[in-house]
Amino acid sequence: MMKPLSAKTAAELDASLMSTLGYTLEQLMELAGLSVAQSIYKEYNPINYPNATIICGPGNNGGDGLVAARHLKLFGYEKINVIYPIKGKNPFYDKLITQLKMFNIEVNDKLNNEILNNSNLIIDSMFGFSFHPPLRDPFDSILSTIIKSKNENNDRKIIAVDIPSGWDVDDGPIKDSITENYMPDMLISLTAPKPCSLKISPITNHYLGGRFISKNIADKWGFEVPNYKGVDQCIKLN
Ligand SMILES: NC(=O)C1=CN([C@@H]2O[C@H](COP(=O)(O)OP(=O)(O)OC[C@H]3O[C@@H](n4cnc5c(N)ncnc54)[C@H](O)[C@@H]3O)[C@@H](O)[C@H]2O)[C@H](O)CC1
Ligand SMILES: [K+]
Repeated sequence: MMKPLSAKTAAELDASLMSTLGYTLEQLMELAGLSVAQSIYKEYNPINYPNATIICGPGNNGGDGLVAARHLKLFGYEKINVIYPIKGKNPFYDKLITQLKMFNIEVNDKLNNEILNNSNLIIDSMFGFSFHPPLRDPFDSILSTIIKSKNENNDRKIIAVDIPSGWDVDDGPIKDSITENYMPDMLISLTAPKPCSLKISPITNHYLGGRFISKNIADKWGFEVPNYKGVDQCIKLN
């Protein structure tokens, strides 16, 4: 089991990556989003799971989803829908949306039932390590809709990017809230698993992506870099 990275340390490491370690946000997001798409491809291939809907939040977790949407289309998924209810402030996200238009990927602000019913995969890219409960409108009702659709059709797979949205990053599901009923089929942790990943079900497929940190820097921050194979941007942890 890999040592988890707390919400506080993950945010500090993120800041360090973009200052002393010389990365730009755009580079990190491209690699994170690519690793998300690659993990999904390995677990749920486009022949059996051709249609995917990606729900993107207003921050960088949402940005990872916007990047992943483009790569999934390039990897051969038939229909990709992006639901982007609240636009983030960073102008870079607008460029990611422009790129999606080149691939005829629809971007809507509301999740409608027709889109949902046609989706084999639902990708939760709403919130990541900066999230503080509770989940608010419209994301709480979106999460309820997703959970309901999963209960109606268990073949539909739910994939969470970095954390299951609405969970406390360090503690997991919130008591007496909709998040208590939320368990994704797959979790893709980025850089290192967050403490809440210890609360996922043993049957949840757990991947790690975000291959951009050297072993010596990981040592310094107290976590591990796994032995990624060859050109892989992700590795399955269970
Ligand atoms: N180092 C890495 O591994 C990288 C990971 N990336 C991804 O970035 C997210 C973290 O992104 P960030 O922009 O910091 O925040 P979030 O996306 O988690 O949240 C967005 C935004 O929402 C605010 N917020 C917090 N709580 C709430 C709430 N209850 N309701 C509404 N809004 C809320 C919060 O303050 C944020 O501003 C990480 O998980 C990865 O997915 C990067 O792509 C690259 C490097
Ligand atoms: K998420």
